Amino acid sequence: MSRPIVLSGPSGAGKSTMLKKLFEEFPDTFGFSVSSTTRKPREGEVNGVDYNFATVEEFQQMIKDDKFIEWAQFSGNYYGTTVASVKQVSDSGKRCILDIDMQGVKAVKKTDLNARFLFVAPPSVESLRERLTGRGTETPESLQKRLDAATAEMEYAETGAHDKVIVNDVLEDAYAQFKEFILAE
Ligand SMILES: Nc1ncnc2c1ncn2[C@@H]1O[C@H](COP(=O)(O)OP(=O)(O)OP(=O)(O)O)[C@@H](O)[C@H]1O
Repeated sequence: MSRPIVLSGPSGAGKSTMLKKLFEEFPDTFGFSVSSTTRKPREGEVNGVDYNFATVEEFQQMIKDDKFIEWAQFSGNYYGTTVASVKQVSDSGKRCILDIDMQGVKAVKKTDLNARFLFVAPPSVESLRERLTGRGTETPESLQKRLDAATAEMEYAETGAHDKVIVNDVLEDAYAQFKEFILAE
């Protein structure tokens, strides 16, 4: 059984870029936790495979019972990741990677998941601004929001909350460290 890996870092630090490379290089190594939702199943969606479907009452009870690592509401529906769904991946022999924010990291630390924590940092906040602008996905408002959140994430990383911090300056160098950490154990 491998320990789950919790990946975090400011938006734009390069987490998705490195995860994409990793999954291309190792297509069969990783498993994904099944999310829970109160949204109705779409045609062809299978309970327990695409999502764990729940009623609003069930979902709210699970929130009360602390079953979630993180949950949120989008367009009137609840979505969340349970501790149990992460355990299920680890028990299946696959490695589970959670890409979550600082609140999620703190929540995982309160569970018995025995996770390893990896933080991806940009070389500087200025480079983060350039990358997010270059990605072309942000409005001036959402850019500022992400940069503010990034500052909070970086301050949290400075407290030593993570097992490893990787600075994504030269992508190939950062990816080599990323891979080494994730495949260790
Ligand atoms: N080492 C690097 N040097 C230059 N540009 C990079 C580097 N790593 C990633 N980028 C670019 O920076 C942008 C942000 O990267 P990416 O989307 O992977 O960030 P992210 O951390 O996954 O953000 P989010 O959490 O918002 O999904 C992308 O356009 C990506 O191509």
